[in-house]
Amino acid sequence: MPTKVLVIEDSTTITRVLQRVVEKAGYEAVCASSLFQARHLFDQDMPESFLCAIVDFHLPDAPMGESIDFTIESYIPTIVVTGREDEETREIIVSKPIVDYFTKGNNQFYEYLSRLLVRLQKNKQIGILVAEGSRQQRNKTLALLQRHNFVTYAASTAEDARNQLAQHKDIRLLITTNDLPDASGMELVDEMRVRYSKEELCIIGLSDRDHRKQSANFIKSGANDYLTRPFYLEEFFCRVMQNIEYIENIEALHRAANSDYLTGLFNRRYFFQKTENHAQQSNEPACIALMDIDYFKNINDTYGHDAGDMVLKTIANLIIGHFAAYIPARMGGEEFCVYLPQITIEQAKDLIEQFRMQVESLSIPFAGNQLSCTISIGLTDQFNGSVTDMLSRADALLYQAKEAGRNQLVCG
Ligand SMILES: Nc1nc2c(ncn2[C@@H]2O[C@H](COP(=O)(O)OP(=O)(O)OP(=O)(O)O)[C@@H](O)[C@H]2O)c(=O)[nH]1
Repeated sequence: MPTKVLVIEDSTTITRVLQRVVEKAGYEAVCASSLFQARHLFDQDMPESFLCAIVDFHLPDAPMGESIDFTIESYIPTIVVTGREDEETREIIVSKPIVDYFTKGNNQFYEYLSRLLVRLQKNKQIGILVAEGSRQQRNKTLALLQRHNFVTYAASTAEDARNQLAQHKDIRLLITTNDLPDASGMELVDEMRVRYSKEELCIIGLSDRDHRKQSANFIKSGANDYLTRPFYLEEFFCRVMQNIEYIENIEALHRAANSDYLTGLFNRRYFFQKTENHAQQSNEPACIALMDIDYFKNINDTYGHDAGDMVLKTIANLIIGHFAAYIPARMGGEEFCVYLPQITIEQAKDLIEQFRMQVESLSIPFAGNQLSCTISIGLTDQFNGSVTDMLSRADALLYQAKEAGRNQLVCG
């Protein structure tokens, strides 16, 4: 069942637009046209079943934002929409702990709202570290981030920030000021840039209005962005969102470049990049298994190319599950490879033999048919200086397995 978003809005036209925005983001819109109706809906549901609420500031039975108080008091992250653009209304709205607010009628705002809804779910997996010397300011920044569902971490010193970053691999953004007791914010940024690239960790520097030069210094020290205090709530959230999206886009590009489009496994190029370094630097034993589906052409010829794709995806998912602790890849066509570091050939043999039997017993439903297949495998632990050489040896052993009748493992 999709996650729900509560929409409280009296205009049917705007309700329809909001409903579309919510559905485009992948959620179910539960709509109420008044505060009374919202209370009634709410009696029948749990607050936890709502990702957030989109609430009209002015409703016939709640003219001054009373619906906002209702959803906030019900612990639902609240996004406000309003037809009023005056500063007084804005002040009333932003004085409440809301997620964000939008004025109706601007198409770009609806686009932004759609991105925000997607983010509220994704943010639950994203860590942000706030390094600020002042406890009061630090807690304020953390509270703002929590409204957007981020996983938050706090540091009061540069040393603390270093430790938190080393410990929590989900941290994607560091927000820092220049008031840390053991290092300047610039020094911390400079140091972090040696360890983490701009694509691995975004950094936003916070500077005071009285020290505007700090903003330029943050950027020169390697920060991705800066904000000057006091900032507009909306500006803060826009900057955070943009930086997080930047890092996610880079991650998506890396994933696309390094993985096979059909199965999601690493591709051949990335497999070599990842394993060659490991093999050169490590003195521990390692094995390579090269696996090939038997008579795969027959599956394509008998049931069609889509059936072949289905078999490849099923085998790839099995590989991901069975060899989760190792480095698997699709080498091309119906050929897969697994690099197994810190393992003896006897241990690898057992693991791969189990996998071969798992494939043998597989029955894959496809268009009214049950597809089955077997695999042949070459396995080696002989390392003569490169993974490429190991792979050549595994390939020769795989050839022997095919020659000996297929559906078997040959090691050496
Ligand atoms: N469906 C599908 N087929 C693919 C893909 N990549 C390669 N193939 C097909 O895989 C088949 C491989 O056939 P062969 O090299 O003759 O090997 P085989 O039939 O598995 O026979 P043996 O390896 O000798 O047991 C070819 O028909 C390719 O067109 C793919 O991504 N999807």
